[in-house]
Amino acid sequence: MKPRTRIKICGITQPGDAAFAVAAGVDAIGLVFYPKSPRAVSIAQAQVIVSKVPGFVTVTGLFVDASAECVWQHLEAIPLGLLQFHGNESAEFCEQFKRPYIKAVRVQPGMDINAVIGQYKTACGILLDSYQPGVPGGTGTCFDWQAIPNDLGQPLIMAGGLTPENVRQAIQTLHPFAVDVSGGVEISKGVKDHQKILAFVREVASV
Ligand SMILES: O=C(O)c1ccccc1NCC(=O)[C@H](O)[C@H](O)COP(=O)(O)O
Repeated sequence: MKPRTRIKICGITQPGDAAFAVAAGVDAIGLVFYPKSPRAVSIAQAQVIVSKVPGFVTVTGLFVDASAECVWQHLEAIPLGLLQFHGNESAEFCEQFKRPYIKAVRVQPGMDINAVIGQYKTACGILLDSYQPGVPGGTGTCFDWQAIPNDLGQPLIMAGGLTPENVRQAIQTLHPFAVDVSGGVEISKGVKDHQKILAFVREVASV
């Protein structure tokens, strides 16, 4: 039996968007703790958002080259089920928190993806994302899917420019464990479009 593709909606900034995403059936929501992002939320905002999320939906905390102290501060204040490291963090850095983590890898032309992800064997998933100089994530752009090796050896979370219009093709082409989207289901940065979330979920379910 083919397992269904999991869905993460990232860059949630509004409690109502979190509640809608949960009602739409997503498996995880992402909270961005990278201060330079237009989708960044504070600890206080995150606590309100998380209060709307029931069990069985994973709340993911996203960091970009944050200090260990900063990550611990968030972990102590917010019930995060999963960590996502989206910068140049070493495996040792990611492992110190003794929490499940996914490691994001921004795919650059000619990159030896297997060599990079081979450093993160303790990750519970590898999120492949687009690379744009100076923009760590949430670019809204696709990368060359043909560059992805057939077997990463770890669960693939596909990201980067996904939309309701292309997610079906992404799943049929890459057979990821999960798909992750931010910009493709938004009205504006950090404000989610509920109809686009519904369309995205339906497209994933239709594969
Ligand atoms: O979403 C952001 O603003 C962001 C900023 C800095 C680092 C990571 C960020 N998002 C991480 C994600 O997991 C996004 O969902 C992923 O990059 C895909 O974004 P999009 O291409 O807009 O779907």
